[in-house]
Amino acid sequence: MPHEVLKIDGLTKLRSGRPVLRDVSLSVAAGERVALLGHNGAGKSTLIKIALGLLSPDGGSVRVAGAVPGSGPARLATAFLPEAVSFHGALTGREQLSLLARLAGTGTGPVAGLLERVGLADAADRRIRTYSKGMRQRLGLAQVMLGKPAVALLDEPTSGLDPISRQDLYAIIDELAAQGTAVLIASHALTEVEARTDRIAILRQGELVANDTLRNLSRRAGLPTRLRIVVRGGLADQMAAETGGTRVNGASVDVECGPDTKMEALRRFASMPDRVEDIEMTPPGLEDLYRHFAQEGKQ
Ligand SMILES: Nc1ncnc2c1ncn2[C@@H]1O[C@H](COP(=O)(O)OP(=O)(O)OP(=O)(O)O)[C@@H](O)[C@H]1O
Repeated sequence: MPHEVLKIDGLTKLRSGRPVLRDVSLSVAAGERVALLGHNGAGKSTLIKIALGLLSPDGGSVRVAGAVPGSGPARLATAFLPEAVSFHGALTGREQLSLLARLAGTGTGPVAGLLERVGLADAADRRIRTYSKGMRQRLGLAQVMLGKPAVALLDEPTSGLDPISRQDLYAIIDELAAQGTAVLIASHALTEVEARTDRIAILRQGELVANDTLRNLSRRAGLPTRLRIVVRGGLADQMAAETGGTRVNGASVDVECGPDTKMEALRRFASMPDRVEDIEMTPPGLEDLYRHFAQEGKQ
């Protein structure tokens, strides 16, 4: 049994008398990275605020490392990285992290190593006000790593960052998970969480409509895989007509296959070496799945 350090059971929350979270159950185990997705207003921030103990539930229960959010033990076990982390601009990165380390009771021992790890060793003695947004987010992650938290809640951690900074940040998040932290990442950036998380949870208007691995969600959604058949010498029209596929250019035909028919179709095309030169396969991605689950039933 995985050790579930963030455990949310039947969580309901009303805001201004309206339910913004409805019977949400979601757990994150030690070392697991879970993406929390949903449209604006779906309830992601509310869920994170409840896990931080900033809002209290109206129904159900939330436990962080077995403790009630907001309690002493839960606070020690939880780290939070907001979308735009704000620090004291007049302090240097090293001063800020040392201050936080003393407040957290960890001592300043790990500070230099952490600054190195998040790529801020060279900038450690510059004032934070001179840092770019990416550098501030990295300092935020150094802070998250400082306490070796049982649970890390990251709210849009890469928003506004360039692609390289995003990759850097995810590499640090991977390391955080590898050291045993349960990581919950609220995000709108589908393509990056697709490769960087173990499980996908999708909120739609306060309800959890998906909570599984990408592979299992794909299977459940039954979304088609696209086979692009690269056809030899001028046979694209004929192939399109025979298969009901769509000709994309003079040499290729796209055929969509459901999960049940994919292998059969692959075998069929592979057995036509005189007509088929190549087969490219594109499985449904997170964007397709997100559209399926986040908008299902919504007109
Ligand atoms: N302080 C508040 N008082 C009343 N309702 C609120 C308050 N804050 C948020 N809400 C409502 O709660 C619902 C969920 O909002 P929440 O901020 O949790 O969504 P979100 O998924 O984090 O959205 P986003 O992606 O825009 O950050 C929304 O309908 C929002 O209008």
